[in-house]
Amino acid sequence: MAKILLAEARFYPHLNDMLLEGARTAVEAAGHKHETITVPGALELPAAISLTAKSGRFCAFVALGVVIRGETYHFEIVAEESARALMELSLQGFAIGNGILTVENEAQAIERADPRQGDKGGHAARAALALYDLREKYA
Ligand SMILES: Nc1c(NC[C@H](O)[C@H](O)[C@H](O)CO)[nH]c(=O)[nH]c1=O
Ligand SMILES: CC(=O)[C@@H](O)COP(=O)(O)O
Repeated sequence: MAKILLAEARFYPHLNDMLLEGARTAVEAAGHKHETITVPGALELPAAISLTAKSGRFCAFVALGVVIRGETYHFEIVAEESARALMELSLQGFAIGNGILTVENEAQAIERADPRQGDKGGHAARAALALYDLREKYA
């Protein structure tokens, strides 16, 4: 049994609750344990994963958050930089699932976050577990 870190950016709490429900269900269905940490926004997720990884307590990581386009270029910064930094960590050998939604509006976010619809939280958790399994087998 592995321990999976669920790192959530609680910028939109009601949307995050859906992502978390999907991710927790997926991790438990795979027979693993999980722990949740919370940061303010998606931009903090890569650093949160990097910092907690140093503890050596977690086998895989799931980044959960929602970025909704506003009026300025900030959307691009948050969406692109969070994904870029998570990818850099992944290529360093961390098993990470990216469950950060980058959407135009709340309706798009609900469709994707709801475990009974898009279940992107569950999808990100399964992605992290798939990488963890690969590392166990080949690394
Ligand atoms: N606009 C959104 C943000 N912005 C906040 C940043 O992620 C970050 O917390 C801030 O710049 C301080 O470093 N975060 C989201 O998760 N979603 C957004 O839509
Ligand atoms: C991530 C965003 O774009 C957003 O929440 C910020 O909105 P704005 O660009 O209107 O300041």
